[in-house]
Order: sequence, then C-alpha cells, then structure tokens
Amino acid sequence: QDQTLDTHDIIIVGGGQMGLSLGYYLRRAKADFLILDREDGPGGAWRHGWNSLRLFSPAGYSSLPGWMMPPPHHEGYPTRDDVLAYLHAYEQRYDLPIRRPVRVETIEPGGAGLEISTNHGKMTAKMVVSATGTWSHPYVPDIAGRASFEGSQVHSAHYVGPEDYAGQTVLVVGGGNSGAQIMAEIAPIARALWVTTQEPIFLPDDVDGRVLFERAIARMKGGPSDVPVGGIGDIVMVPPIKAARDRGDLSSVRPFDRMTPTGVVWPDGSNMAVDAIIWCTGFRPALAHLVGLGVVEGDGKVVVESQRSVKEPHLWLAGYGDWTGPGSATLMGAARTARDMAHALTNAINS
Ligand SMILES: Cc1cc2nc3c(=O)[nH]c(=O)nc-3n(C[C@H](O)[C@H](O)[C@H](O)COP(=O)(O)OP(=O)(O)OC[C@H]3O[C@@H](n4cnc5c(N)ncnc54)[C@H](O)[C@@H]3O)c2cc1C
Repeated sequence: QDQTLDTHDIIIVGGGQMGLSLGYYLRRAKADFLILDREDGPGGAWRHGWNSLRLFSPAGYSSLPGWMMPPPHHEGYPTRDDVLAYLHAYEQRYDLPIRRPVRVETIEPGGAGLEISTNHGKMTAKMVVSATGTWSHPYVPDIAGRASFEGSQVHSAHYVGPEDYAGQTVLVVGGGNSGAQIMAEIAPIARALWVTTQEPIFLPDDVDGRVLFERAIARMKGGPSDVPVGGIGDIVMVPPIKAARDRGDLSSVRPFDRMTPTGVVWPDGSNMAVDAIIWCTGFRPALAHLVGLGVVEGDGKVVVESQRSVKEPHLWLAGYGDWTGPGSATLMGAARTARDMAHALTNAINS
C-alpha cells in the first residue's frame, strides 16, 4: 500500500471527456495538476457504451479543445469505437498526467485544502475537481413489485446488444435517446413495447445533436424565448431511429402500474407476461465520493456557484449537466465548460 502523500495544486477526479478537456487548459496554463481515473484505460463512460452506440452529433461538433475529432472512415456519425480512439489519442497528444486505475473513495478537508483517499493511498490538493460523470450511477424508478420480477432486467448502462432478446417479450422503458436507439434495434427481433411517461419528443429529421447543445447555451444565456424548448433528452433522428420510425416501430405506451414475478400489470388491471425489461431511465450524478464532505444535497446534487461548491470552496464540479456548465454533459459542452473553469481555477490557486 503506497502511503506517500502526493500533493498537487489541482486534482481532477475522472478521466473522461470532461477531465481531459480541463486537463488541456490546465496544461496550457502550466498548472500543477493530476487526473485520477478508475477505469483500466481511456474513454470514460464510452468504454461501457453498447455495441451499436453512435454519437448524435457529427465529429466536428463532438470535439474536445485543441483538436477536432477526425471524421470517421465510414458513413454516418462517429461510433462508440471512434470516440474511444479519439479520447485515447487525445490523452497521448497532450500528454495529460493521468493515473489509472485509481478509485477515489472519500474526500475530506485536510492538507492545503482537501485530502483524497484512494485505493492506492492518500493525496492532498488545494483544489479538487469532481468530473466523475453519471454512468456509474444509473437510475431505475422504484416500481411496486420490481424486486419480485423473475425475468431479466438491465439498465441501458449495461446493455450490450439485441442478440439476447431474440423472440422474447421485452419492455424498453424510457423516452429519451437511449430508449429510442435501443427500441429501434430490439423491435425487429423481439415482441417489444416502448414504455414512456409521455409521448416522446422527436427532433426534426434534419436537426442533429449539436442543436441540443446550442439550445442549452441559448437558454443559459437567457436567449430569446422562442428558442424551442427541448433538452438533451429530445430524440435525435439518427439513421437507425428514422428507419425504425418508417417501419412503425416507435409507437409508445404509458407506464404500467406495478410488476409481478412474471410480468407487469397495466392501469386497466390487465396482466402481461414479460421476459425482460431494459431500463433506459437515465442517470444521476456519481457523487458517492463526496458524501463525506457533507455537500451532497437531497436532490443528489451539490450547491455550486460557477461550478464551485458553496459549502466547500476547495471543491469544484463539472460535466454533470447544465447545473455544472451549460451543456457540459456533452462533448462540445465539456470543451466550453473547461475553458472557463480552468481560468477560474488557476485564479483561485494564485489568489
Ligand atoms: C447513451 C449515451 C449517449 C450519448 N451520446 C452523446 C452524443 O452523441 N454526443 C455528446 O456530446 N454526448 C453524448 N452523451 C453524453 C456525454 O457525452 C457522456 O455522458 C460522457 O460520457 C460524459 O463525460 P464525462 O467526462 O462527464 O463523464 P464520464 O465519461 O462518465 O467520465 C467520468 C470518469 O470518471 C471516472 N470515475 C467515476 N467515479 C470515480 C471515482 N470515484 N474515482 C476515480 N474515477 C472515477 C469514471 O470511471 C469515468 O472514467 C451520451 C451519453 C449517453 C449515456
């Protein structure tokens, strides 16, 4: 067990796109920083994306600071593997100081600012940035009887591909991009039903993911009220989704009331036998490592001002969504958030 106390001005927890983007600007500012990441290799949550996962934004609009994502050598938007290759090359290109696999377990006040306990010893830093994303904190709604269900259940965070569901009766629960993309590939091979709390919102066919980011920015800037409502959850009509719509595979039903050992019960009292449920019900910020600091509120977030914790000013947060930087839970948003944050961080260190 390595006990030497490593000290840095800034430690970033999380080596996904948000951590890397921040690393790029801190490197340019010649700051003393280190990135800790618990994965075995580069890519953050993209390492866990399902096999057919594709970006909903073109390469040019999915780039981190300093280097545009190269256009893919194939039709359509970049695949999961294209993103992984880009993030891997990005780390090497900017020679970012990353330690892997290192899991941050707790953070407490100590040293020049905060003391970080990891599975490889302790470290201290004047400032800590939490950029741990949401993938490791999938959300599944608490529905009556869920624990009794004997069929298979998986969250989209762990979904791999449609093969295992061939010929089965499957419920895909959740009306966002993940729900739509997974329903599109399950429907042709299974008796699949798409369960959504309300009618899903599909973007116009010619609108891609960059618009979701631009809308987030416009809203954050208090832009003109005619900016169409619609957040990161609106469904981008990537080719597999268009094809599924044209096949008539994207109709949806409202939620069931409860679950039983063999299936679900609908609001009209009727029962349905189900083999599998795929929960595409989103994520929550992955903040378990911050609980010891007493900053995680009842809603699972941290009170921040310009991404700096109000209760613990040595702590900063980035990449968890608009509350930690406009559109910051997107590739393009991470780049923009990182620029402003690196500036504020180095000022705070030098003040
Ligand atoms: C299905 C899906 C599709 C998406 N499609 C797009 C898209 O097309 N375009 C787009 O711009 N965005 C898209 N996003 C959103 C966004 O780009 C991703 O969520 C992205 O992974 C967020 O990056 P991040 O760096 O904030 O978090 P992550 O990529 O999750 O990286 C966080 C890192 O922190 C590490 N970590 C977590 N806890 C600890 C700890 N305690 N100690 C040490 N390390 C830790 C994790 O292992 C991970 O490596 C999509 C998201 C999902 C889920």
